[in-house]
Amino acid sequence: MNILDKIIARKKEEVASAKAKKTIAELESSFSFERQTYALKDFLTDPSKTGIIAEFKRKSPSKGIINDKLSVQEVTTGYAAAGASALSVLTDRDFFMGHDDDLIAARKVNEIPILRKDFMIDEYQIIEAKALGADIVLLIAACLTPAEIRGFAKLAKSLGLSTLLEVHNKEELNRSLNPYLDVIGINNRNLKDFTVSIETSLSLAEIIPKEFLKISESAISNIETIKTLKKAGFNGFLIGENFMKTDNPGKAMTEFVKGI
Ligand SMILES: O=C(O)c1ccccc1NCC(=O)[C@H](O)[C@H](O)COP(=O)(O)O
Repeated sequence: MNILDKIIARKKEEVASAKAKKTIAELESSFSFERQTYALKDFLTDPSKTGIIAEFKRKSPSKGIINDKLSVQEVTTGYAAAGASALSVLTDRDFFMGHDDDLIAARKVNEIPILRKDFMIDEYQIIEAKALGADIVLLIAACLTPAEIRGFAKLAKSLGLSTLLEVHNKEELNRSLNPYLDVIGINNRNLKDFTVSIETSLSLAEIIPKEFLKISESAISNIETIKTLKKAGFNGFLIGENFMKTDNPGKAMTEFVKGI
């Protein structure tokens, strides 16, 4: 079993237990269900922002503990002040040390789009994302069928959520596209063996249809890479570890973006 298989097996148990604790009707009656969401596309194309989707990430399967000392409020407001176009908040507990409460806390203190960074395998989690205060959901092509991707993205749109589709190769891209998606993310990290290469983004850039914005995800740690990705047509950049490994991720991002 590779790590993605392990994460998905555990996620199935978590979703079953969440469904037993809270009904969809209860999720729909939460305060956040009424709020107007922020559209990822609007913020990625806003020239006053950096295009960076900055991630709050305590731990990962590939790196272990990155930083478990900082508060989500402090880090995410620091990112927003540094010009983040959006925030990514991990809600997976077992593999990333994230929590639903992190997303709720980030929502209270930020006015830019927030991605619920988790492994979505069930419509319940999309509705839950809205209830937690998210604006964006992530759909990972490697663990979903084309019908699931279409159905989940359609549901997300009906709730006012943006969908970020994540692919790692041409085959995943070709089988997963549908009109309900907003942004395509190319993950430079192979989630099955953890190898990373920016070439993954560069090689797929040209075959993403023009109607979708595109972002490059993972293993971005210097400004030259951002410049190269921008030249290749990328509108956004998902960055976690490079900022989170410091004592002050917001400050690290402020310094980083001076070079853009
Ligand atoms: O980061 C991991 O080790 C990982 C392992 C298995 C599945 C997903 C994983 N990461 C999710 C991500 O996509 C990254 O957190 C995100 O792109 C930021 O990456 P980075 O800037 O390299 O922290």
